[in-house]
Parts: sequence; structure tokens; C-alpha cells
Amino acid sequence: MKELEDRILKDGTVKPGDVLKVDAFLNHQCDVTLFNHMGAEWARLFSGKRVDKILTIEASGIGIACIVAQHFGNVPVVFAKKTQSINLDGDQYQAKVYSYTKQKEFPVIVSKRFLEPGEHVLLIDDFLANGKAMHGLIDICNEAGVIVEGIGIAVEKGFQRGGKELREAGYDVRSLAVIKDMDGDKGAIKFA
Ligand SMILES: O=P(O)(O)OC[C@H]1O[C@H](OP(=O)(O)OP(=O)(O)O)[C@H](O)[C@@H]1O
Ligand SMILES: O=c1[nH]c(=O)c2nc[nH]c2[nH]1
Repeated sequence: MKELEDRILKDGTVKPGDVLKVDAFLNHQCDVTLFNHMGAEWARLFSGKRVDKILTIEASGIGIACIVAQHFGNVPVVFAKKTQSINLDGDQYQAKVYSYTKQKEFPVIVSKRFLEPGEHVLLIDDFLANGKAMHGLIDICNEAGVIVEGIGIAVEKGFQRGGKELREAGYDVRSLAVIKDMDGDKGAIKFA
């Protein structure tokens, strides 16, 4: 998606550890007009698919998913939580996910009330790197008996293995910007 690529080139910076910093518009300050255009693009890419619900993971997927849901008939957005809380009641699906930016493992938790067996879900997230977050959500979907219709990612770091593994496993992964390589010293970002 050219608009997202252009924005990455304009406002993104490359940090050590293969981290692309896009917090000015994607995952700290949020450009909701851009999110809205991303939603329109995913609606086009996933047209014809049944989407009963959008599933994402806290924190950065939430804002994007909520705007994107408006392009899928205002379906509910469920986000997996990364911490237990007294506000989380009843039976829960749980998986474990290693967080790329926090560099530690978190539980990911979804209340069983919010995923009905047989539902068709679209997974949405801001980044795809090694695929840990998506695999955690897929584990929960499998346990819940819901069907993963597709995976919408804003920025895929194509030089890391997550996207390749998910596509090889048969998932319909649609990333709006795929980074082929990036070089912090030269400040160069190349798209696939
Ligand atoms: O493909 P992966 O290797 O799993 O990397 C992608 C995940 O990493 C980030 O989450 P993170 O927990 O780092 O940050 P967040 O709390 O801002 O979502 C991002 O939001 C994705 O969920
Ligand atoms: O802001 C981010 N930049 C990244 O490079 C990244 N990789 C996974 N998750 C990420 N979040």
C-alpha cells in the first residue's frame, strides 16, 4: 500500500535490533485517517471472506483493529490480553507469546465467552516479525474451534521468518507494507 510505504519512508526510523520505529503514526501516536485507509485496503484484499469477528493482541493491534472493523460491517473486535486481571473472569484460552519489543514472554489470554466455535475471524496486527504473536493467536483460535479467515498485517519485516512460515502453513497473510531490508546506519528502508 503506497500510502503506508510513503509514510514509513517519511516518518520511520531504523533502530538497533532490527526494530523499525513508526511510533509517530502506527503504534504510539495513531493516524486514524491512515488506519481508515488500511481498513479499506484489507476490506478489498479480503473481500468475499466471511468475517464474524476481528481478533488482535494488546497493545498495538487494538487501535488499528477498531478502526478496521468499520470496513467489515462493524464486527466486534476482541483483543488478547497480556496480563491477568481480577477483571478477567470465567474460563479463558491461554497461550504464551514472546514479545519482540519487550523481550520477554507474556501469557496471552482471551475469555472463552468471546470466541464461539465455528466463528470466522480475521487476525489483525501492526507488525509481523518472527510470528510469535500470530502463532499465539492461532493457538487460541484452534483451541476455540474458530476459523482463521486471514491475517492482516500493517508492516511485515520480510527478512524475518514469521510471514514465510505462516504462508507455508496455508494462512492468507496480507501485509500492507513488506520490508525487504533496512539499514540503520544508512537510514535506508527497501520494500519487497
Ligand atoms: O511477529 P512477532 O515476532 O511476534 O512480532 C510482532 C509483534 O511484536 C509487537 O508486539 P510487542 O509485544 O512487541 O509490542 P506491543 O505491546 O506494542 O504490541 C507487535 O505489536 C506484534 O504483536
Ligand atoms: O514498533 C515495532 N517495530 C518493530 O520493528 C517491530 N517488530 C515487531 N514488533 C515491532 N514493533
